[in-house]
Amino acid sequence: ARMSVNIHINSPNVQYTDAHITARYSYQTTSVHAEENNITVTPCSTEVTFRTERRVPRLGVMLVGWGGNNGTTVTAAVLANSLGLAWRTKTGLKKANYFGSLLQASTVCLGSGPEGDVNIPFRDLLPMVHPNDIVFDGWDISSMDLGRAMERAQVFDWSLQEQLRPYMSRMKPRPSIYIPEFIAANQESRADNVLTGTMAEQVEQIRADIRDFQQSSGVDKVIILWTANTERFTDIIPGVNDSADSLLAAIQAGEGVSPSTLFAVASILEGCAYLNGSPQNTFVPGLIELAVQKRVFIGGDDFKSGQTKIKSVLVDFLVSAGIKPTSIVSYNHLGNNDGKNLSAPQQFRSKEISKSNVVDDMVQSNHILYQPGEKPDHCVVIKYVPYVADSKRAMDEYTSEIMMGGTNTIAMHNTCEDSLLASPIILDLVILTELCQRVTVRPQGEEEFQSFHSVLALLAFLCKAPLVPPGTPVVNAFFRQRACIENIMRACLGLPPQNYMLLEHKLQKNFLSQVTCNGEVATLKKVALMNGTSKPLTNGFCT
Ligand SMILES: NC(=O)c1ccc[n+]([C@@H]2O[C@H](COP(=O)([O-])OP(=O)(O)OC[C@H]3O[C@@H](n4cnc5c(N)ncnc54)[C@H](O)[C@@H]3O)[C@@H](O)[C@H]2O)c1
Ligand SMILES: O=P([O-])([O-])O[C@@H]1[C@@H](O)[C@H](O)[C@@H](O)[C@H](O)[C@@H]1O
Repeated sequence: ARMSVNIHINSPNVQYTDAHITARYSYQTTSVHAEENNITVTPCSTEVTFRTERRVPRLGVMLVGWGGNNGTTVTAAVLANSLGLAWRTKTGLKKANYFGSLLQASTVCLGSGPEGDVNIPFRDLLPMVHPNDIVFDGWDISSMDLGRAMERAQVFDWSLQEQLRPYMSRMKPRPSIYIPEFIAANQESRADNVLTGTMAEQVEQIRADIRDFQQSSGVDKVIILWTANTERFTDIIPGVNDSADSLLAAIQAGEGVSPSTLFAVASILEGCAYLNGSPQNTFVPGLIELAVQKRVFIGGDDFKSGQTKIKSVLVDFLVSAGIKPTSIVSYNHLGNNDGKNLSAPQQFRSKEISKSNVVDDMVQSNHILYQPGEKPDHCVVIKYVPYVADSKRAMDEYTSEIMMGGTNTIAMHNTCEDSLLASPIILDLVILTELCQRVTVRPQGEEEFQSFHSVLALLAFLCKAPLVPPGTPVVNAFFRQRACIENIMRACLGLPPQNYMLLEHKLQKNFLSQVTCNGEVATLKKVALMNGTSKPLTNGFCT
């Protein structure tokens, strides 16, 4: 049975109708003006109204690179969970789960009650798609059905594959756009399932595929996600991809546009959000302009799955603790087809860039440790070793300066099935994107509700190189990114951001014995929280 917690916000600022949750929210910011050493700080408060559509749609996800390790693994994982599969291994019985997913396997603290903090699954904060209900489809330049592709990926235990194969074998990737120069030459042997015709005709075919899938599957909406091979970077060329018009013209002319950008154009023209799980610069300026014009979400780049995810935590810890990282060396080897593609210099370069920029915001935040422009030495190495397959081995060394000329060196070894780290991220990306399509915001004094910007910066937590609206800050620090998602979702419920002050426990007298909720004096009392079954939880919260 699907367990869920039903939350009711007890506030005059939050209204529930059948269609919406509407919350009046006071958005607190701090404006700072610095003149040499004199800094003026002004607290600001803006009243905004968040409106969230409550109806969760039936979601279709089309994966580009569906026959790859990530594509087959995420599809199989959803199948295994929806069927409630279990399988025997040498270490005992395993059961399907969504570990590694922010929304499905992590919790948020709603607030405190008589028995302390009340933590609930992230996914229960707002109405959102359940991964078990997602319908998959997609494209691959390899014609292999997903049953055989799952076997080729070498990710799942054989006993699980045997249970899944009857379902997976019925899934066949649609023929795709293939332009050999954009990925490693060693991928050519795979390419037996490719479209022909002009670039414009191929884009039209992808659009027709999207419409065909939506119509045949009966899903309410489709999101497209690139989990195909890493492409080389695309040159930004005036008149070719620097504006929406030039990009569309270049497609008609049949030149200078990568497959990933062509898929993005097709998605946007069909009104479908497009997400990029790889590091290449799919989102050329013309594509971003097109997404903004069509009010369609785009997001990326490059799933933040393991070694880089740890980096965005560890460097944040070191710098926030006043310790100065001076050298970061990230080595890994892997033996899957991703590793094979990345063994080519241009494809490696795309990945090297996305793996290297992840520390910039944290370093630039501390001018005590770093002079302007100063950065740690940072070296990224990726090697292809076929024998280890999807079991990526990452070795990292962080060397830092500590007090009085001291040195601290942290070394770590991290082995994991890369696709089992990426698959929950794919689910979080599409489910969060779908949720954001149902949220609108009306700042005080404005008539209309507005959506988030087409460049969905909220997805930064899931990406190595977060795509943000032009001119806005890039945040890579892991817990800041996570708090951003949590606090925006709390705001949709009219709840204040988590501030972790716990002030009520730090004074001589606990002033919360009489707490004012909604302006009245309220007392904490036990309230049954139904957990989706008949048995109430015994947690309580402020009423
Ligand atoms: N932990 C991770 O696995 C992880 C983390 C971050 C980013 N990524 C990125 O995700 C992508 C996929 O990783 P993977 O391990 O699944 O790789 P993979 O090589 O197993 O899968 C990629 C698939 O894309 C297909 N493909 C290539 N070009 C295509 C095209 N033009 N159209 C359709 N299909 C095409 C290939 O045939 C292959 O089946 C890679 O770019 C990788 O760098 C992976
Ligand atoms: O673990 P992480 O750094 O987040 O990301 C992974 C890299 O370590 C690995 O080298 C690469 O092959 C994968 O595609 C993925 O990008």
